[in-house]
Amino acid sequence: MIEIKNLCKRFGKLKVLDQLDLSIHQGGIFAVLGPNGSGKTTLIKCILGMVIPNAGEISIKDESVLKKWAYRNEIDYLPQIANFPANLTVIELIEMVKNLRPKPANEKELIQLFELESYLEKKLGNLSGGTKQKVNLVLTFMFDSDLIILDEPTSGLDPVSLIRLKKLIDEEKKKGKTILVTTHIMSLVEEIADEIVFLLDGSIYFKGTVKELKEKTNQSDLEHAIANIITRADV
Ligand SMILES: Nc1ncnc2c1ncn2[C@@H]1O[C@H](COP(=O)(O)OP(=O)(O)OP(=O)(O)O)[C@@H](O)[C@H]1O
Repeated sequence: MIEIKNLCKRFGKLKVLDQLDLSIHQGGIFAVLGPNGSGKTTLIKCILGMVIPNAGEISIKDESVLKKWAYRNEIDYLPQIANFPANLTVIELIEMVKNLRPKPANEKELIQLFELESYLEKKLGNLSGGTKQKVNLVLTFMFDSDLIILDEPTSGLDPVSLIRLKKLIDEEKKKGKTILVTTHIMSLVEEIADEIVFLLDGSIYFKGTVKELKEKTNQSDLEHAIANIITRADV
């Protein structure tokens, strides 16, 4: 589904991605993990064409995506920080995004799922953080794409919404979709991820299942397994 070879990205003198290779097969949930600042968002933005790499190759479904744009219509992306125009209402934003993307949308089901009906006429600038995130989720999941990329999808969500989100992600997986998700919530990873992709020092330090990671680090708890990798790499 996604093939990345020798990907390099620097911001000035800071080397964020360093000859990174990664292969993601079609179907399943891949948790992209790594310490703060390890380059998870940068990697995602390279895949989306929002950050231009200094070197390397990225292909999706066997087609190179660098310097292309049309492929982005086939990816549903949830940004980590959604900068919504404060003066638009929720429904105005949903309609605007629908008009920008030439695909059918099922926003009504999602508005119901996240109980947003009473917020539709409210201005985005007046919403709470968690409600904004629910709007962000509606905008992401309302289109039907094979590849879904979620950057910190649980930010600000209450437990009820979190359970609904996990069910939603699982339903998308059952349709055979590929889902990339970055998170610092290890319980979410344990619950939903088929594979972990762990970024450290600019490249993929580990790729495999939660069980394999626990075995490799000799830890029974995922948080400790991750901490074990980071501290060992520091030595
Ligand atoms: N546009 C930019 N200009 C300069 N530096 C940047 C830019 N974008 C990211 N960086 C730097 O690149 C590094 C990686 O950032 P990135 O956001 O990819 O990390 P992350 O793994 O997603 O972090 P977090 O877990 O905190 O969200 C950081 O040191 C960040 O400050």
